[in-house]
Amino acid sequence: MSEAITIKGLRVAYESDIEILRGIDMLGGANTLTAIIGPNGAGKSTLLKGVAGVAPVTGGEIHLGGQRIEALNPAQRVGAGVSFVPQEASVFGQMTVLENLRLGGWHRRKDKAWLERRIAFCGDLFHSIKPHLERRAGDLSGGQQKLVEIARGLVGEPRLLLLDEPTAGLSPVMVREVYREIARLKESRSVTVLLVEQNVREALAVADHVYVLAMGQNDTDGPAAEIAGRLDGIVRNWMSREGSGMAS
Ligand SMILES: Nc1ncnc2c1ncn2[C@@H]1O[C@H](COP(=O)(O)OP(=O)(O)OP(=O)(O)O)[C@@H](O)[C@H]1O
Repeated sequence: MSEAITIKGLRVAYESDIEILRGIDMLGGANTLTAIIGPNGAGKSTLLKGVAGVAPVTGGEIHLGGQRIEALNPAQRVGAGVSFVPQEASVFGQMTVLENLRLGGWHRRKDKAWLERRIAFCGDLFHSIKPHLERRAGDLSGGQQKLVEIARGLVGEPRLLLLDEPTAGLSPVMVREVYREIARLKESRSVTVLLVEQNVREALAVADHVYVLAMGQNDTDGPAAEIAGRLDGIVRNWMSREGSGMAS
């Protein structure tokens, strides 16, 4: 069962005297997809890392459902239902797609019926990897490999899935392929998703709600359609602040 995530006044500092996030507030409704956009260096990836427990949280609260998780270590956060799919490629290329997916359920590997059910669920969700379960993951396209990573992140039945720039470095064709499948994931309403993305238009097309960050703080937020309607002004604002590497 997935849960809402509530973030209150979150602060993150990689080094003690340089705060990258300076009091972020955010609400991601249960089973919704919330996109996080903003100019380069705004702190989007840092926010996901703070929630996953792999960047040092120096203040604020993170509630997943009824549970406070900001003081838990990364492994404990996985136990609390947090699944983080990092931007960097993390597929095991020498292993088959199926073996990669099984790793996602490692903590409950003895419960074979549950594991097979979860793998079947993920295979049904991600049409473009289902035909390739027995192939070496390293032989798949870049987009399909990213989908294997996302599916692996889902196998463990998380309550919260964190997707950090899933289309970074992919060709436009692969970006569209990945987003077709992320749209199906969203429509399944089976997990709460926080998505960080530089391909802003794809992110807005799939999101329920959108948060815009700038310089480690909340800039603006709203339903995806509303943010899409005023995107030009939002991006102009980024440009005037510090320039942007946004792709659209
Ligand atoms: N491990 C780290 N140690 C120190 N500073 C870091 C580290 N990771 C990121 N930063 C800094 O934190 C700031 C925010 O980076 P972050 O990657 O969160 O931004 P972002 O909004 O995701 O940007 P982009 O879209 O370019 O990935 C940047 O100034 C970056 O240099």
